[in-house]
Amino acid sequence: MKSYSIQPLNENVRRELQQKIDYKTKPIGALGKLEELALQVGLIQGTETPELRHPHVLVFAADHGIANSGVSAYPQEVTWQMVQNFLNGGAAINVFCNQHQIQLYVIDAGVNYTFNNYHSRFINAKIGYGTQNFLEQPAMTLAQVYQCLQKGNEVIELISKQGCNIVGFGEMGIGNTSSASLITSLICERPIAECTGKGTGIDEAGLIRKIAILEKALNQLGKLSNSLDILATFGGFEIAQMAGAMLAAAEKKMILLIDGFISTAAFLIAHSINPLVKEYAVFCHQSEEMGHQIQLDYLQVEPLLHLHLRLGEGTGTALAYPLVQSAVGFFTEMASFESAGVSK
Ligand SMILES: Cc1cc2ncn([C@H]3O[C@H](COP(=O)(O)O)[C@@H](O)[C@H]3O)c2cc1C
Ligand SMILES: O=C(O)c1cccnc1
Repeated sequence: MKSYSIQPLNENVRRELQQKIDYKTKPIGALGKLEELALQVGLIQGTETPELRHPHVLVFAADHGIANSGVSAYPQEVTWQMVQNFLNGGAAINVFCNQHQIQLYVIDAGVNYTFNNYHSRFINAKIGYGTQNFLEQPAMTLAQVYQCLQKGNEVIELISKQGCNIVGFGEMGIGNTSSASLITSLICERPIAECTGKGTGIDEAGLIRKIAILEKALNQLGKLSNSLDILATFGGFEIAQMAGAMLAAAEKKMILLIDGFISTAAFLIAHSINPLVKEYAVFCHQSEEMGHQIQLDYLQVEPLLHLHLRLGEGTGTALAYPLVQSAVGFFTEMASFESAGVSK
């Protein structure tokens, strides 16, 4: 596997950055989490004059064999139909990206459909026509995991060439909350029932069925010792590509905007490969999907927004982006006590 050489944050500038924040015309600490965010961005970029350039959201899409076992409220074909919707500009993520001038790319990581689509925002990174059903066999091979990590890397190379230094990670894939639950249960070492929620909106009986299915999968294939095996056995092509892209983006010192439950499951894999990726990550919102809290507790992070979202697509990242802009804005533009002639 490619080794990821993620740099630790530039601690040499921490004192100056903190001082700059403290000298702004406000009581010490009064901008709360925005101050932490400004400090993080300053440390990532190693400068007192950070800038956000060419923001992107990447929506990785793929299908899941498990979708045919009754774990989702929607049929598998919704995945490809939503990909078309993204390309036609009709999804929630399109609206929020347009609102904030964020560039969107839709990546076919492994949708069960052939797109003959030459849309400029579409990237063909297809590994297969959906994963295997993990009730029968591992979702993918280790070779496919490595291919996925490489594809994630290539997407980051592409947006890096376009000058991007802040990227949101989103996904689309019917059945992928099941993968995310299994990954969370194994990495965070918590019972699968605590990591499993209603996804697209199954009812109580459906939830009980979903938990039983995931328990069965764990009993059959769940004796796994490392995160790449977890990814191969229970993951999805979109989750694996996201994990690779997250690591590659951190290597390039981009700011990583992490969305909800599925995006954070991919982050758990990336984090277990190289924990330094966390230094570059902003956790954008708290998802309604119950396992998300377990993931956030495990990573010891606090999300920015609590909007009761349970959508995915990267929507939380696009909604949080203006907060990162505000953090950078106050940090670079606000007057200091000295420059404004305000008494301390
Ligand atoms: C119309 C529609 C749009 C979506 N956009 C994101 N998801 C979200 O729901 C799916 C995961 O939930 P589950 O595991 O229950 O299938 C993913 O595709 C996720 O991105 C959607 C789901 C639907 C139905
Ligand atoms: O939090 C998420 O990412 C999520 C939750 C439910 C369904 N799809 C995505």
